[in-house]
Amino acid sequence: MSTFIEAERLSLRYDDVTALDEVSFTLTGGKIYGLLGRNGSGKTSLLSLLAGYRKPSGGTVTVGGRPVFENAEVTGQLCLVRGTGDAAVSGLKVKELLEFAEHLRPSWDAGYARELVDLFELPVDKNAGTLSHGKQSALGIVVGLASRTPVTMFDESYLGLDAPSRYKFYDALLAEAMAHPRTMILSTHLIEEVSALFEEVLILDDGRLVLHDDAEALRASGSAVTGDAEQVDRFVDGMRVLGEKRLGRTKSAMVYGELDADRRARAQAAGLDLGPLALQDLFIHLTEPANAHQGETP
Ligand SMILES: Nc1ncnc2c1ncn2[C@@H]1O[C@H](COP(=O)(O)OP(=O)(O)OP(=O)(O)O)[C@@H](O)[C@H]1O
Repeated sequence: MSTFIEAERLSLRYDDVTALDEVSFTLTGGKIYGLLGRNGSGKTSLLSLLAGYRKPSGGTVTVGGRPVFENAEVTGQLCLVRGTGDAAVSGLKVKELLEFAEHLRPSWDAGYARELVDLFELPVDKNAGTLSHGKQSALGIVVGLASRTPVTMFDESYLGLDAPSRYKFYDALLAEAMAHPRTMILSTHLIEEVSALFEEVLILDDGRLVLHDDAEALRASGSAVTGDAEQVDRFVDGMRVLGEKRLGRTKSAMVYGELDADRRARAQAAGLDLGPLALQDLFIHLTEPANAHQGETP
C-alpha cells in the first residue's frame, strides 16, 4: 500500500475547543517522522485523525489517496499506539492481548513479537491491566512494532518507561526502520533523546502546524556557538539568536542562518566551537508564546 499521507486544511473541534486548525501537509512515507508540540498543542488529536479514530470537523486526510475515516481497507494498514497502550482496559493477559493484536493485523510478525517481549521482559501470563505503567508502555510498543503495519504511529509511547527501556525502544525502532522500512510517526516532547531518529519533523503549536521540514536541513539551518561568554556575545551580535545557555563563563548561543567562511574563520580565531542546531532549541523557540504562529521558518 502506498503510505503517501496527505492532510488538507484538517481541523478538529471538541465543542468550543479547536484542537487542530486547518493543518495541511504531505508525508511521502517510508520514513521516521517526529511530531512535536507542547502539551495540548494537538498531537493526539492529529494522530487520532490519521488513524481514523475520529472524524475531521473540517478538511481531509488520506493515506494512499484514500480517506481514512470509516475505511477499513485503510485503517487495517494503520496502527496507533497511544501512551501506555490500551492494555489497562482490556482485562486480558499479555499473551492474549498479543494474540488479539495478531488477529487484527495481517502483517503481524509473531516471531518478532516474541523477541520484543523478551527484550522488554514482559510477563506473558500476567493480566495486562496489572502491569506497571512502564511495562504497559512497553507492551504498546511491542504491539506497534510487531504489527508491521505500513503506517505505525506512537503517541508518546515512552511514557513511564525508564531510561534503559527508552533506549531499547529507540534502538529497536531504528533497527526495524532499517530492516523493514515503513512510515513511523512518533509524537514526543522528549526531543533531544529521539531527535537523531527523525528524518522529518512536524511541529504543532496551539493546533497549527508551525514547521514541517527535513530534520537534517533543520539542524543545518543554524549553529550552536559555544565558548567564552564574552566572545560568544561579540560573535553573535547582530545575528538571530534562538536561545542561550550559560554555565559559569561558558556560554552556548543558538543562532539561526548559515555561517559563511568568513564568520567560521572568525569563530575559530575567537576559540569558539560551532555545532549543529539542536532540534530542541528550535522547538522551544518556535513554541514560546512570544514567537508563536510566525509561519514556517524560525
Ligand atoms: N476529548 C476532548 N474533549 C475536549 N477537549 C479535548 C479533548 N481531547 C483534547 N482536547 C483539547 O484539545 C486540545 C489538543 O489536545 P491534544 O490531546 O490533541 O494535545 P497533545 O498535543 O496531544 O497534548 P499532550 O502532549 O498534553 O498529550 C487541548 O486543548 C485539549 O484540552
